[in-house]
Amino acid sequence: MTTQSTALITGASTGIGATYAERFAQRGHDLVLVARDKARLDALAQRLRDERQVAVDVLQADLTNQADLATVEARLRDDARIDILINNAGMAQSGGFEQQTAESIDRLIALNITSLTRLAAAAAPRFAQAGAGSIVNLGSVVGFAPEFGMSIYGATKAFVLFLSQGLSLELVPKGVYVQAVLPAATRTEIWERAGIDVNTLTEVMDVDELVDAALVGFDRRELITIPPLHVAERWTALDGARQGLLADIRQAHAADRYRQQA
Ligand SMILES: NC(=O)C1=CN([C@@H]2O[C@H](COP(=O)(O)OP(=O)(O)OC[C@H]3O[C@@H](n4cnc5c(N)ncnc54)[C@H](OP(=O)(O)O)[C@@H]3O)[C@@H](O)[C@H]2O)C=CC1
Ligand SMILES: CC(=O)[C@H](N)C(=O)O
Repeated sequence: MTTQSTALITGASTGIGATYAERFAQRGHDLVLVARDKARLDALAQRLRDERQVAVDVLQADLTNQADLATVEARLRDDARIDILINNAGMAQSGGFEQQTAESIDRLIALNITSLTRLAAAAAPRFAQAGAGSIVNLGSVVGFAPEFGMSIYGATKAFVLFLSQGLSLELVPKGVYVQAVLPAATRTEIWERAGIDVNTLTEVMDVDELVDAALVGFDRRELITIPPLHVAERWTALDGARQGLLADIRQAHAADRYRQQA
């Protein structure tokens, strides 16, 4: 079955993105697959066309490259069939903060923050105009956890969470659904790419289980989906505490504890 609805998925050549591609093809969606490795994208695209009878386009792009990013933005702006953006492409951090170079910092932020934000910004006006569409952003539980020693990666994922919360407030009233998916350790190539042996981790989720759970949240139109969080009330409490903190910020005067002692 082919529907008119098309999902554009970044980082679709492997891992979580490739699994999203499988699932959306199963649901009858046409696809636009984005990543750098064209041979892998072509092989996945051909298999999904054959097995699922959906239309699949391949868009080779390095999302840290300005010209490539602009091409994907243009596709999102101009292709009215695309009504789902899976903002998934991302990379992890190799080494601690002191081991980072200017180049590694730029690349991590360019992929995990800049490209994700610019692609959401390319899609949002058209989705809002249509009164429909979905933007799914891949964050991480590391965005809650400076303790994990991946300070820049975690900061990029904290950004993704905040951005998704803000976009949801702005876009839901216009008919656009926004979801932030926050996995914990999931068995994909991201670990090897960052020089970490995934087999040294004690608990790792299978990528199929992760994406299936994320899609349960998608179908429920959840804003925040945290598949490995077993006690849902933890998130409710955290977000409630944040809103309580906001209620106790009074900007006209400093709090008593910051007043100079006479
Ligand atoms: N796996 C995990 O444990 C967790 C993952 N996440 C997040 O999930 C998302 C997907 O991760 P995962 O599937 O594990 O990672 P993988 O490393 O398995 O896949 C990453 C995907 O992104 C693509 N990609 C990488 N760099 C670029 C680039 N410069 N331009 C375009 N595409 C690029 C890769 O394709 P190619 O090389 O062909 O370009 C690949 O398709 C990421 O945002 C990650 O941070 C969050 C929490 C945990
Ligand atoms: C993929 C990572 O490096 C990270 N630990 C995460 O769980 O997001």
